Amino acid sequence: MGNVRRVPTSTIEPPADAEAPRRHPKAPGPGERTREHHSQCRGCADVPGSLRIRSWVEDDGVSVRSRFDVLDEHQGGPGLLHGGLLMTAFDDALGTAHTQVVRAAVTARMETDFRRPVPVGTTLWLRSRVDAVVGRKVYTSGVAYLGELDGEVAGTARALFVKVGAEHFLKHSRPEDLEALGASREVIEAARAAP
Ligand SMILES: CCCCCCCCCCCC(=O)SCCNC(=O)CCNC(=O)[C@H](O)C(C)(C)COP(=O)(O)OP(=O)(O)OC[C@H]1O[C@@H](n2cnc3c(N)ncnc32)[C@H](O)[C@@H]1OP(=O)(O)O
Repeated sequence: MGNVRRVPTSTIEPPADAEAPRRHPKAPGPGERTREHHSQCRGCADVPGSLRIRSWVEDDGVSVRSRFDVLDEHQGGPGLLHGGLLMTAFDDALGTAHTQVVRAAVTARMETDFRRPVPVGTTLWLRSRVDAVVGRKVYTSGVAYLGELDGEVAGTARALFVKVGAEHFLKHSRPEDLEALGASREVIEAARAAP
């Protein structure tokens, strides 16, 4: 592997004694559409280049179901969904499930099993849930089905999200994007000056 440095990582398996997740009081209720991550999200916002994934809250108030219409522009192999875009769909759907439970978290690690090729023209349905929250760590898992919910399994994924506060975005996002969300130059500069 030449000079590639291995970064140590911890497991993304939730501890066996972790408590079941509870719905955040400000999250949408069962049957409701979930909110987009933000107005420019290329997973779920209605903007050019987005996968335009739409999600709804399940009856338990915690899990979500998501719809992804696979189009020509999503190809990898001829007429087939690109694997990286299936991962994007999982990242978005699992990242929507976590918003039912915690305010903001970012993907730290994700693993995906690709079980079946996904032809262009297919509607993929995903079921996603938070399995456990332990401190800042949010453990999630999901399944993608071909054509209908609980149909043939196209893939499965697990991801660890880590809770972050506003300072994560104030420090790392482009200032113009933060200003578009209403943050002042002073607030952005103060967050960047902080240790
Ligand atoms: C306004 C719009 C809002 C919108 C907000 C929602 C947006 C969601 C959008 C969809 C999802 C995305 O695209 S998110 C974008 C893609 N993801 C990112 O850009 C994240 C980049 N990575 C980071 O910023 C950082 O590495 C963090 C925040 C993930 C972690 O850094 P940190 O804050 O310093 O915390 P750290 O101490 O390292 O880790 C905390 C705990 O998690 C564990 N941990 C950390 N990383 C890993 C890992 N890869 N694998 C296993 N475990 C890990 C640590 O061992 C530790 O466990 P222990 O010692 O406590 O046991």
